[in-house]
Amino acid sequence: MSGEFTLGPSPTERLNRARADLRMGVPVLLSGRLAVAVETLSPERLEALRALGPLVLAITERRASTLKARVYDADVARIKVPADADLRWLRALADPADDLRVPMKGPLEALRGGDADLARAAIRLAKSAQLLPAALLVEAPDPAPADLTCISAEEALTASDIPQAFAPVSAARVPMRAAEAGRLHIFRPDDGAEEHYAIEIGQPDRSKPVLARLHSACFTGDVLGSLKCDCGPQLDAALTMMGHEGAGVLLYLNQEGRGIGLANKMRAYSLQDQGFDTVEANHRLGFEDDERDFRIGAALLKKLGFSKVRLLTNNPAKVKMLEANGIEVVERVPLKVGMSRHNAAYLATKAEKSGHIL
Ligand SMILES: Nc1nc2c(ncn2[C@@H]2O[C@H](COP(=O)(O)OP(=O)(O)OP(=O)(O)O)[C@@H](O)[C@H]2O)c(=O)[nH]1
Ligand SMILES: [Zn+2]
Repeated sequence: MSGEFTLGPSPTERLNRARADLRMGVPVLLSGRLAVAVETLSPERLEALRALGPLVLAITERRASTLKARVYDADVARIKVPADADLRWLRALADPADDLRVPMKGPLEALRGGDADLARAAIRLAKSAQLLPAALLVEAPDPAPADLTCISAEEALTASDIPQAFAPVSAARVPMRAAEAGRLHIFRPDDGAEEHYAIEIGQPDRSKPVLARLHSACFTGDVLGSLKCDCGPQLDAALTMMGHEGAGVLLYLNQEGRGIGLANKMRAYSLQDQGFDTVEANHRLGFEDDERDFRIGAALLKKLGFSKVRLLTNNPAKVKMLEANGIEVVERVPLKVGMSRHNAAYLATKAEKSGHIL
């Protein structure tokens, strides 16, 4: 790290501040323009932003195609905000909750030509803040308020190219029903994002393939015992198998809702109650099917000293990801538990659309 950052925040630290600002509804200075997340925007701030010039709404191509708006910038669309548009109009464009009840939002006019990277960067930031992927952009006043977090579009766009480094924070013995010889390790990423956990069972031999599971957080399944997915039974079954073998490692990755966060996952569930499947619901919200960063699992396994695994999963993408990131998967061990009448359609969609092996 160069000397100029030793006192002030580094680009990574400013990015993390920007995420916090967007969650609070505070604008961020993004390459000289102001960007704010629609989800957390207050009516007062909207009026203050409107006074600065024409407003542009950045949404993803997924959301734009649901809204039947023209997309000229591949993965994003820049919608001109009409002078009389209020917060309700903006929220309705960002949030699909009422799409079926109020289908016509348009006509929507999209900007064409010019640079879309700013819109792309604002969306990337909103997603990493686990907000709806919709942001408002406007010219910044000159001079811009000095206390706003300042980042460049390039910094926001390239942040995910740099793999996170993880520091082991603490570890202690946790005897579990499934396995008495349990140890929980906490890892903290250097970019201020979520911590992730590793549960080590027994004392796995690092020179041999370890029975491993990469489990993505599912509050509803893991904690509430929700029947809408198979996560809770998968978690129990994985720990039980490791307990029987006397050795294993389960990574508990805090990537709730395939990386969109619990609030957005509940929005997706609400759309599923309106008849959309799990993939369609993500798309209508403006997300991809799966927004998880699959490199984290490989990084943590390496950090723990593992290079070969017998991976408990039905998801071939996880096998590919580990192999691409330097972990040898000597065997895929299926994990088929927890099917119920509530999740039969969900599991069928995952097999059809996401390549899971049923
Ligand atoms: N966005 C969204 N996320 C969901 C939904 N149902 C479950 N999840 C999340 O999906 C993640 C689990 O992903 P799965 O696809 O079940 O499993 P996987 O981890 O990819 O594959 P396996 O290793 O076979 O379990 C968890 O983070 C859950 O919170 C849903 O309907 N929408
Ligand atoms: Zn689940």
